[in-house]
Amino acid sequence: MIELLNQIDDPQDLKTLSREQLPQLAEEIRNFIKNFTNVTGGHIGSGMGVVELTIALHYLFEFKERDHLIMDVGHQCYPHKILTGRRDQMGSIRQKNGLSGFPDPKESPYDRVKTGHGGTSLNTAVGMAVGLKNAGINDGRKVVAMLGDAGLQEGSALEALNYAGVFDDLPLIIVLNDNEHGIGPSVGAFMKYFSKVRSGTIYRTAKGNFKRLTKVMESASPFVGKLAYDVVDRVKSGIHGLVPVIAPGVLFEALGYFYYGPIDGHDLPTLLEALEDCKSFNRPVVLHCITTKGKGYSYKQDRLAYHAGKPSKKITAHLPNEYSCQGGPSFTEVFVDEAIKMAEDDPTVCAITAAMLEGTGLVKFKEQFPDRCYDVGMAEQHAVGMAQGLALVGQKPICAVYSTFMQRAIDQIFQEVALIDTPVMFCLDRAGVVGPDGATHNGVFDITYCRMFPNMVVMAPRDGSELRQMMRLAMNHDGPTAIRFPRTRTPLENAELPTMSFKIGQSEQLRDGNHGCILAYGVMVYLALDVATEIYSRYGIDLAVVNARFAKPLDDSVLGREFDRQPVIFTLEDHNRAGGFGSAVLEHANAKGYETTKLEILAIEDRFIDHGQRVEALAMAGLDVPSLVKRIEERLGLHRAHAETEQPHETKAPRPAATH
Ligand SMILES: Cc1ncc(C[n+]2csc(CCOP(=O)(O)OP(=O)(O)O)c2C)c(N)n1
Ligand SMILES: CC(=O)[C@@H](O)[C@H](O)COP(=O)(O)O
Ligand SMILES: [Mg+2]
Repeated sequence: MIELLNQIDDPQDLKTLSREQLPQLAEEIRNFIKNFTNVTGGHIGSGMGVVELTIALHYLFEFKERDHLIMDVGHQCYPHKILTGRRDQMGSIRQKNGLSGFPDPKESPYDRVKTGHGGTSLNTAVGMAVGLKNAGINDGRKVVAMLGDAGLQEGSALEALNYAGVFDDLPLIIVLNDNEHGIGPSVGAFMKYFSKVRSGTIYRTAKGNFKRLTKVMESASPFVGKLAYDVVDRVKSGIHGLVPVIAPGVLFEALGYFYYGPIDGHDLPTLLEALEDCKSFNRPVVLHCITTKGKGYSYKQDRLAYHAGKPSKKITAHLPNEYSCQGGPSFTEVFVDEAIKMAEDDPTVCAITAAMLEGTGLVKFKEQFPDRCYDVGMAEQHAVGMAQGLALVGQKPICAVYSTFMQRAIDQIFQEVALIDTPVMFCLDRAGVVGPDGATHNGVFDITYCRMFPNMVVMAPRDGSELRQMMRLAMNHDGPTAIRFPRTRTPLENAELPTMSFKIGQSEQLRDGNHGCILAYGVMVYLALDVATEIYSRYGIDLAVVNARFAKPLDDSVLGREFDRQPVIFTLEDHNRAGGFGSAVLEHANAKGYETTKLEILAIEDRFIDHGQRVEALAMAGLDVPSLVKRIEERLGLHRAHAETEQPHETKAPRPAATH
């Protein structure tokens, strides 16, 4: 039943409901989310936990034209989207041409920014609040940042907290949504601190006189106000017969914020009252809400409801494979199994990740080696810096971070790792387009940010067996290495394409031909083989296919030979063109004096690729067989009309590796 929800096409409609009706609306929104996510999958847990919070915010603020709402990560946006005119499109979320799973200003004026990475909301919100203040806009409008307990661990969030705490007047409300979870259970000292806060104090509930008291505090000097606040805080706790083991706001108050909480983030009357109070403050305030991630699902019933679920077959069943021989285990599974084997063989091998134990597969590693697996929380910069430290004392760190999230730690890759040649192995999962998460999560810049630093070895396996070998090569290499692999399944074992052993910088020729050569990187090799097969069947001409394996160092012996003998060299990668693999080949060819006009780079052009399933996102980027065949036909001057007059040529299987 969505009796109330059906009446809400805009937050203005929400404001016509009475406060007493809001709990029912919350219930309806939860049921609504459950229903559509049963089909679409997506980030269920975070949104289910902030239903009341989102209702209360839209009930009291005017986020379209007056106030501003910035959500951290943005994956908790489902209730927000439902209330801001997108209810009937929610069934299309994360699908091609459908709604994004994150806020997106292209969709609605209620979405001020496009996000997907964590720890960014406070920086933007502080900037907006300072901007409003400096523009002399002092009409009570507020900037609200909604931030999770894990998001607060990002260095950027702490930088913003540091900056804004000194302002006496700033129209900033930080809503800290503390649900004890990032993707898995939260980690670190904040987690400990918050759990002390939770267990040592009572939650505030709506109280008639509280508003009056906080107003009195506001009008007093900040110092007196703070003292009064602390006293009130303790008295209030005392009233309920509980002595706090820790003054709940001490961390934030010491930094100059008014701290309000902790409150029960599912109790609408309390939330409304608290937010009304926060609205009346004229200085930065932290509202600490305790919520349950995935509220409405039972943890035991559905582990995924705590964070995210997969789409049903209804959405994925009709999709083709990315390449014809796909079907083995995922690259992630191969990665973690090999990491475990390495750790079994060598007690100095350890693994680091940044709040992505589940996604990187390292949760399995942690079960076996709890003391050698470090989840540092959502803190990529720290993960890389810590990897350096571990390496400097003789440990062998495998630093497993998604390609896109590693972007937050590029300077650590530069200084802490590359600059002094620190032997850290980076395993960059979700490299390439990822699919449903879309542009914020596509890992299409890592070849650039890895290869631009001296000392780095940069590689990509074509299959599980190569991934295992690359990890071994990296482990034995006395310097930094980066291995990228995609969010997809490995190819099935193929007796005709056995994986050979190789050295750093050694490529592999998979198919011979003299009408051109496709130099492919990583799993794109199989797309190249499919394309070469298609070209052969249409025109009876052979393209060579080389599995480059390395973007740095490049295999000059093969490059020199192919530039010499081929009319055209195509490079193929699941990465942005600027600075990518093709770009590396172009720079190399130029330096060596090869004929660079022979080169055509097949990569993602200078644009962001939206959401859809991965195979659809690849097609959007022009990285599918039909688009690539067309590009090659154009470049080679092949004409379909000509081919149609001829019999199709018998399909030719790729030749076993001829050269290394
Ligand atoms: C920079 C960055 N690192 C990692 C992630 C992956 N990630 C998405 S949500 C999430 C946990 C967020 O936890 P929290 O901020 O507490 O919000 P909640 O999901 O609990 O509402 C993580 C680690 C990310 N989106 N961005
Ligand atoms: C919101 C977020 O950043 C993560 O939850 C991400 O969506 C995980 O992606 P995978 O599904 O590829 O692990
Ligand atoms: Mg959380």
